[in-house]
Amino acid sequence: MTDRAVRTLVLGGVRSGKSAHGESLLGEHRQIRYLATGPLTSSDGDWMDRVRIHRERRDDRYTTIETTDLGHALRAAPDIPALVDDLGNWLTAQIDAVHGWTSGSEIDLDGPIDDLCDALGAMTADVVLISPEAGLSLVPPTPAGRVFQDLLGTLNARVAQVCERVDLVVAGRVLNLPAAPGPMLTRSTTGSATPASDTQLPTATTSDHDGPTLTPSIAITTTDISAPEPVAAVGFSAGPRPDPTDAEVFAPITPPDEAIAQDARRRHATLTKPPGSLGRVEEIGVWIAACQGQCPPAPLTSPTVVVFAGDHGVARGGVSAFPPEVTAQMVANISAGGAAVNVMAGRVGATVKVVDMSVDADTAPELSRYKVRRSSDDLRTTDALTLAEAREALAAGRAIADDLVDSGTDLLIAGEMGIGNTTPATVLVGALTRREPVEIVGRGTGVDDAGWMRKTAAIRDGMRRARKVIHDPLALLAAVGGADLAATVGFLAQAAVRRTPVILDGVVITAAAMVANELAPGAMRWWIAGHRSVEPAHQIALEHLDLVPVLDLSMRLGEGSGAVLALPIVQSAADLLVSMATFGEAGVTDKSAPDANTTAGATTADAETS
Ligand SMILES: Cc1cc2ncn([C@H]3O[C@H](COP(=O)(O)O)[C@@H](O)[C@H]3O)c2cc1C
Ligand SMILES: O=C(O)c1cccnc1
Repeated sequence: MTDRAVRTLVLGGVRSGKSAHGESLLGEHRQIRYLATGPLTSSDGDWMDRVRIHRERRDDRYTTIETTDLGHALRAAPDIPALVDDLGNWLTAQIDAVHGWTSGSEIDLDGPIDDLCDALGAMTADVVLISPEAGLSLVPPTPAGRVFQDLLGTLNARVAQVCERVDLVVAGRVLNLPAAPGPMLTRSTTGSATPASDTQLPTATTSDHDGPTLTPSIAITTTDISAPEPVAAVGFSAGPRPDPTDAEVFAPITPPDEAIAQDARRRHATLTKPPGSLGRVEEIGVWIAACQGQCPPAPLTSPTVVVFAGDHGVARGGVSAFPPEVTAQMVANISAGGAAVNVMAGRVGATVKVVDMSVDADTAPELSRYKVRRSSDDLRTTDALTLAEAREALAAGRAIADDLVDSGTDLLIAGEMGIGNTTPATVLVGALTRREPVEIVGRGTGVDDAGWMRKTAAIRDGMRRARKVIHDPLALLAAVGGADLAATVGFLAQAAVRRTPVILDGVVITAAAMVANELAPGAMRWWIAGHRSVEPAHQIALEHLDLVPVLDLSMRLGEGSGAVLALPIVQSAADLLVSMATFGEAGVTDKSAPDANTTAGATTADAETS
């Protein structure tokens, strides 16, 4: 059981991979109740084949309970994780029970649905509910088909209301669905739908210990005044491991399209504002257009944050204010949607993925698909990785970037989680910029003075070991990096190969960016710095890469938080080129005939794309 029970609704079509995904979400639990809502024996051979396939996939941690009274079954053991497979069968049984197949819209299943939602709300262990998404097909030609499709839509929406997480699975790909803005149907303890007042509470509130609890007597909200739901992180569906051969070899990187950048500057000069008045936001829009190779650019609608997680042997040397076990705990927290990055991503509609590259614990299969090892070694005295492991991690980062770009992600963000990781990051920055350890060491999570001295000594030892391999980025990552850092390097360089813009985060990601630019010279033209962290090594890395951060908010968190906060500015920068009216269109008198090459906008825009 996790500290905070997570209720997850997994929707998907027939054979979409929804059951396998649901099972993977419960991967870390030792005991799981499998609540089967369909018959486990039948004379229908095809049905029995389906039951067999599902059963064979599940291991002996599962106890199977056949039931159509889900409320009762859940209440019987609220503290044991449960997998409900599936709500479609449960609904069929409810309709059967009231002989409702021919009753059109009159059928009333509020009672059983309320009962199910109440039981879900009372769960103290994780629960995953699988349900068919049947509403995307045609309206069925038969009355029974229509009854089922209509009620299933209502049921899924009601259950989604009490779930912290809702995933849609299509063709084995998992899409984490953000909470719906605007009017929402919410749970009513009385079963009656009443309009909500303006002072409506959010449908789920969190308490410190018990996780989300249901707010009683809410029916329909007309205005959503709550904060957006955090975005829970998803992992990666099963698949072959990428081939690590030559993972460190990149084709020459070509820069964003300068001719398009010129078009964008010219377009900026025609928009209804004094030339250059949007300052650097204009430069950023020009850069996005140049990255996309089109002006105006397409709006950035599907950004994805990938949080690379890993432990570091050096953390056992007292270089962090927190103990190493926090890495795995925070990975679970990010998966459940409870970390800063999840909240920020929820605000801006970014997808969050978390990948265990080298966490010193077992994590769910969907998180550990690319895992290279448990914890990288202690860089003070030994290589963090073998060369083979460094290649494996690089290949994983590259495969992740490829996978996301192929699935339509239009902007990538790298984040990280790993206690002690500011130490290898600082070693990399120090080695590549030839600084003294005391110039670049920072407090990370907030080490005290004694910890600061240990960290400085560790950075010195790491830099000494790094010196031998300073001209070999792969060997450098193996000597003093780690699998999480190497994967980030592959991810950032591959984003440039795939001509996809990236927002960098803090010191750890920017250290990886420095190595990525060594492996793939020119890759830095595809990156923008989201923020400046207070870590001294971050400032030095930014200068080295000639990057000017978008934000400067004295942050020192990581996870991708600084990059996600900068995302709406980058999105706005693209939107302005798409949607602002020109002087001509709006009938606004221009100051003079626009000449893009002499506007302030053009002058500043040059910096971003050069
Ligand atoms: C609760 C918690 C949440 C975090 N989120 C990001 N970090 C950040 O702090 C760690 C690096 O700092 P150091 O090198 O000093 O250990 C990384 O996990 C980084 O992501 C966190 C750290 C903690 C403790
Ligand atoms: O700069 C960062 O991103 C950072 C700083 C402290 C701890 N973790 C990350």
